[in-house]
Amino acid sequence: MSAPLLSVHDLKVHFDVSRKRLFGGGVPAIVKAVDGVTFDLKPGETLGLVGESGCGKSTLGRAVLRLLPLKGGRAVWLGQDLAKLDTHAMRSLRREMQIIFQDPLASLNPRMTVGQIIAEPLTTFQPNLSADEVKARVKAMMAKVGLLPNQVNRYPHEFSGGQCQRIGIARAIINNPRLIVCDEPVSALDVSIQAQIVNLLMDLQKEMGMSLIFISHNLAIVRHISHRVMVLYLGKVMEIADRDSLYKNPLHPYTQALNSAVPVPDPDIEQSKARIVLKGDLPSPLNPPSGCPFRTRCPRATEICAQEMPELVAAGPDHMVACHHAGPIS
Ligand SMILES: Nc1ncnc2c1ncn2[C@@H]1O[C@H](COP(=O)(O)OP(=O)(O)OP(=O)(O)O)[C@@H](O)[C@H]1O
Repeated sequence: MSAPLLSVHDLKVHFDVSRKRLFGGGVPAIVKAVDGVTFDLKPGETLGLVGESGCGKSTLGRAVLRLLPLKGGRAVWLGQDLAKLDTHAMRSLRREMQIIFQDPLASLNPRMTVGQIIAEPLTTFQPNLSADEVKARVKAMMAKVGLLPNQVNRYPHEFSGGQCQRIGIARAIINNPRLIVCDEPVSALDVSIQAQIVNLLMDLQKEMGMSLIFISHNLAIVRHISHRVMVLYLGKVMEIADRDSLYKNPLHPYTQALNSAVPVPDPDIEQSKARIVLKGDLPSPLNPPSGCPFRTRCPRATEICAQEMPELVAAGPDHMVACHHAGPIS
C-alpha cells in the first residue's frame, strides 16, 4: 500500500467571533469549525467531503493547504509537518497543492486574459521558461481542459461559467500538482455542465495521478467522483469509508439520513424509498450540543450521547464511524 500524500491528525481550526475581539467588550465566542479531524489521503485518491452547510468542509480544505492557521493537530505532507515549514519551504510546496473554487468567474482576475491567468503559476514557479515555451504550454493546457487555444487572448467575462471553471482547472494543473482541493467546483454551474466538469476532473486525475479533496453538498456527484467519502457534522467526522461501503452500508444515522435524500434514477425505486427526515435544525456552531453534536437530531440518541463524543472506530476494512449506536438501518 502506498504511503499517504497527506496525513491529517486531530486537526482543529477555531474562529474567535466574540464581540470582544471584533468590537471590544462582550463574551467570548468561538466557532469550532474543524474540531479534531483525522484522515489520510493517498496519492491518486479522491476523498469526498460531505455534510450540511457550515459543517466545516471549506475550512478543512483550506486548513490542509495551510491557508488558515491551525488551533491544534497536524497536517503532514509526505512526512513533513506543514506547520513547521518556513515561508520559503511552504512557498515551493504551493506548486504541489492547488485549489479550485466554487464561483469560477469570481476566482479569475477580470483584467487578465485567459492566457495570462493560466501562465501566472507557471512563470511564478518556473521563471526561466522562454516566452514561446510559456505560450506553447498554455495553449496545450487550454486544449487539454477543452478550451479553444485560439481564445487565449480573451477575458474571463467572455466565457460561460463552465468554461471559466475549465480556465480555473487549467490554472490549477499547469504545474502538475499532487493535490487539488476542489471546493464546490460545480455547484454554481448548470446541471448539464456539472457532469462535464466532474468527468474532466476524473480524466485529468487518471492521466496525471493527482489526489483530489472534493467538497460538495451533492452526494450523487461525490459518489460518482470519490474513492472514499468523509461525512462531517459541526466540525467533526461522523463516518469515513470507501465509496461503496458509505453509500451501500452507511452505519451512522446522519450518513443514512443524507443518503436517503439522494435521488435514484429509477422512478420505481425512488418512489418506494424511505426518506429519513431529520428533526430540528443544525445547532448553532457557537453552542454545539454536549457529547455527540448530532444527538439533538438523531433518532437513536440515548443518554450516553449527551455525555460522551463517541470515538471514531473501525467498523470494517476501510470504514470508520463515530457513533455510540452505529449500525445498519433497522
Ligand atoms: N473566517 C471565518 N470567521 C468566522 N467564522 C467562520 C469563518 N469561516 C468559516 N466560519 C464558520 O465556520 C463554520 C464552518 O464553515 P465552512 O465554510 O467551513 O462550512 P462549509 O461546510 O464549507 O459550509 P458551506 O457548504 O456553506 O460552504 C461555519 O459556522 C462558519 O460560519
